[in-house]
Amino acid sequence: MHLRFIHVVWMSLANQQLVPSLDAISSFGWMYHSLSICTVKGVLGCMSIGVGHSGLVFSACSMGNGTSRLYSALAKTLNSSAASQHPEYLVSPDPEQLEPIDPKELLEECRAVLHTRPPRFQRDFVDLRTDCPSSHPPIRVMQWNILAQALGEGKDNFVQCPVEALKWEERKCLILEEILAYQPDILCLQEVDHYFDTFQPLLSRLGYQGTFFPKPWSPCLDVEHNNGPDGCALFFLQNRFKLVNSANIRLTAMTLKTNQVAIAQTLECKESSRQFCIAVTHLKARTGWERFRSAQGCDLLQNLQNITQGAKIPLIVCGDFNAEPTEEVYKHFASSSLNLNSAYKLLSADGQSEPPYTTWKIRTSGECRHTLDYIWYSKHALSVRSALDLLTEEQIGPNRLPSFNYPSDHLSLVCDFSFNEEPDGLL
Ligand SMILES: NC(=O)C1=CN([C@@H]2O[C@H](COP(=O)(O)OP(=O)(O)OC[C@H]3O[C@@H](n4cnc5c(N)ncnc54)[C@H](OP(=O)(O)O)[C@@H]3O)[C@@H](O)[C@H]2O)C=CC1
Ligand SMILES: [Mg+2]
Repeated sequence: MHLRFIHVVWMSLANQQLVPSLDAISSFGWMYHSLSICTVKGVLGCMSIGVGHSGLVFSACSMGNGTSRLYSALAKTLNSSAASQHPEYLVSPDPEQLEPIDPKELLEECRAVLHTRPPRFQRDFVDLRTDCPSSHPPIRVMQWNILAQALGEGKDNFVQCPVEALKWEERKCLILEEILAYQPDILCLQEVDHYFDTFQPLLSRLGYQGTFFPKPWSPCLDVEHNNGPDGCALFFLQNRFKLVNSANIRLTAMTLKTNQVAIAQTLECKESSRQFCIAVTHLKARTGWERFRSAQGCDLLQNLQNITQGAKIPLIVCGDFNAEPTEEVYKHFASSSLNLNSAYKLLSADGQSEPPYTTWKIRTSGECRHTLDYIWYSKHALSVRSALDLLTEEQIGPNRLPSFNYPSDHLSLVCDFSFNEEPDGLL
């Protein structure tokens, strides 16, 4: 039983009428296709999303008693949250309602599912700071394009990757294993097309608060048996940070709305009461679109200028920019008045060069090895204490990514940040 995701139109629920509001459609660029019952195949549960008189109606059912704790946890999540869903774009359930999961236990469950897979690659953190330690624990940020399931199986044509290696039941555990291995305080993800049935329920039970903003017209929806649109997601640990404000940004290029998005959130550290802005984005892909990405990047920078009130608060911007460092959009970020630096340059001997790759795949069009993913940060107000080194070419192997060893065609980037006690100058 699979989900056939019909373009469920964004509905105006004024007066509880399910009348598609044309301005909502035009502003979200969603085409009214048809309202229908979609059946979502969860991990071992299934949830039917119907359109009823009071909005989106859910019913969840379990698919059998062979559920391990991981899946039963998820099935329970689907059951407990579905009924209480307010159809405002499937606002995620109140994490208070879901009992916490022990990360060690979840890691064990994932490893049990992955017992036939080769062992995880070992990646080490490179220590980048020699000066005095900060008085507060560092803030660990993970940037990762996790490869949308529908694109990996449907459109991306990773011709050297065995279809078996892309099976969601196991690939999702590889993704979770990577997250649990590095335990980031903040997660900035792209190509998330299993937010509501996998990452949101599980990560909220690990103590994260999540936000999801899908592409207005996701290429996933072109793929048969898709799981809904892909988009950006931002998760942060609630015991460390308080959400001050959150903005979903639909990026424009030359004043036109585009199909790419960003999320920008202002968080306050509960330990230090220091505030900072964290943003995630995924810019337009493919060669020939360089000017388009440059325009999207300028739009994002303008939004971030406004949100940080002209860089009054420190900023971290994570993303799959789909751009090499030679591209205009990279230069815009590197020379922005927001005073940003790219964290992964610090792994190089001279501190000035980006890594040789952050994504490495083989498509029908040939081998693509590129540096497209970055973590930008306010270079005066923040310090990078360490960064997770990349997989070596030997670890990646001749068939490149994704593979039985690694779940995405993009590598995760992970950095530990600390506030500079006395910002060196302007932010
Ligand atoms: N009909 C309409 O009016 C419109 C339709 N669309 C739909 O959206 C889709 C475009 O979506 P959009 O997100 O803007 O497109 P992008 O060009 O940004 O890429 C979409 C995805 O394809 C991946 N990708 C990049 N290069 C290749 C490649 N060579 N082969 C296969 N996959 C690749 C990208 O992954 P990565 O980032 O990891 O490289 C990205 O996740 C269209 O296919 C269409 O379905 C969009 C707008 C309007
Ligand atoms: Mg991709």
